[in-house]
Amino acid sequence: MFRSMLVRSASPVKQGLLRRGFASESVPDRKVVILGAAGGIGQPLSLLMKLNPLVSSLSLYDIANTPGVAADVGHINTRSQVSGYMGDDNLGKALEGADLVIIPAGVPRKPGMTRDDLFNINAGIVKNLSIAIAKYCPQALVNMISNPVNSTVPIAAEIFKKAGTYDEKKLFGVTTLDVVRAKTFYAGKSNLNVAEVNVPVVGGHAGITILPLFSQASPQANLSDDLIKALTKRTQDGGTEVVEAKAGKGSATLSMAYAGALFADACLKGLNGVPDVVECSFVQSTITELPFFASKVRLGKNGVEEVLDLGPLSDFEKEGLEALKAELKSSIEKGIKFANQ
Ligand SMILES: NC(=O)c1ccc[n+]([C@@H]2O[C@H](COP(=O)([O-])OP(=O)(O)OC[C@H]3O[C@@H](n4cnc5c(N)ncnc54)[C@H](O)[C@@H]3O)[C@@H](O)[C@H]2O)c1
Ligand SMILES: O=C(O)C[C@H](O)C(=O)O
Repeated sequence: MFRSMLVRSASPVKQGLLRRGFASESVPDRKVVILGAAGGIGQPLSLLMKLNPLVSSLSLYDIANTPGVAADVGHINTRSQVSGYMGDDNLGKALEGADLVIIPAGVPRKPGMTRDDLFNINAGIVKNLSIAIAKYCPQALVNMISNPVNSTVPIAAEIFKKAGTYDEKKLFGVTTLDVVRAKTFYAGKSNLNVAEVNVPVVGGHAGITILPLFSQASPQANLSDDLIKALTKRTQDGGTEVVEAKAGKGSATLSMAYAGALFADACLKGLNGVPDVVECSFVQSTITELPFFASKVRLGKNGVEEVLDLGPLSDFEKEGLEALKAELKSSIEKGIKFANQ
C-alpha cells in the first residue's frame, strides 16, 4: 500500500524503479559503457540501456559514428545522462568510473562462416579493449558479446591476469540469446505462454557447445524425444538461421540487443543487492573439468555470487555434454594462447 502510494506520486522514472522493488532514495548511480555502440547490436542495445532506469550514466564508445548515436539516444527523456566517445584517444574517458562494460565490438559472421572464423579479427579487438578496461575501470563487471565468446572470454581473463586486475566474479560471456531462443522455440512447440517458460542453456556459445537443458524446462511439456532433439538442434543453429536469413548483412542484432539488455539488467540488479538474480552465463567455473563453462549463475553485489551446478540431466543431455567438451576446450585454449603470445 505504501509502495503503491509512492508509485502513484513519483515521476515516471521513479515509478518504474519503485515497481521493481527499489525505494526511490536507495537507487544507486550506475555507469554503463557500451564498446561498439554504433554497430548493429550496439545501437539497439544503447536504446534499451537508455530505457533502463537502473542506469544513471550511459557511455557510448565506438571507433566510428558514435556522436550521432549518442545525440540520438541522448534525446530520450529517461534517467541516464548519455555521452558519446569516438576513437582510441577517448576510450579511457569512456571507461572511467564504469560499473558495467558491455562489449559488442567486432565483426559479425557472413553465411558459410563459423564463429571461430571471426577469431583473427575479433581476438585483437577484444584484447585491446580488455587492456583499456584493466587500466581505466578494473572494478567493472564485463559482459562479453563479441564472438567467438568461447575464446574472447578467456582472452579477456588472461589480459586482466597480466594486468593484475582479474576477478573471475566480474567477467561474463553473454549467452542469454541462447536462453531466449530456447524459451521461444520450446514455448512454440508446447503451446505454453512463452512469458512463463524458462530453459537453462549450458556449455558455451557455438554450435554443439550450446546445450539447452529441456529436461529442466519449466513448466514441463510432454514433448517426444524426437521433438527435443529437433529443438536442441534449432537452438544450437539459431545464430546460423539468422546469418542465413540476413544473407550477408550480418548476424543477430535485435534479438541480441534484447538478450544483452536482459543480462545487463540482471547484472545491475545483482550489483544493487536484489536477491535471487539467476541467469545463465559463460564464466570461470569448476562444475566441469573445463575452466570456463556456461551454467546458471547467481548474481550479486560483486558479480558472480555462485556458479550453480548442472542438476539432473537426461541421457540425451549427458551425451551432448560429453560431445561438446573437446570443442569448447580447444576454443578456450586458443583464446588463452592468443592472449599470451
Ligand atoms: N554473444 C552473442 O550471443 C552474439 C550475438 C550476436 C552477435 N554477436 C557478436 O557481436 C559482435 C558484433 O556484432 P554486430 O552485428 O553488432 O557487428 P557490427 O559490425 O554491426 O558492429 C560492430 C561494431 O563494433 C565496432 N568496432 C570495431 N572495432 C572496434 C573497437 N576496437 N572498439 C570499439 N568498437 C569497435 C564497429 O565500428 C561497429 O560499429 C560480432 O562479433 C558478433 O559475432 C554475439
Ligand atoms: O551466430 C552468430 O554469429 C551471432 C551470434 O553468436 C548468435 O548466436 O546469433
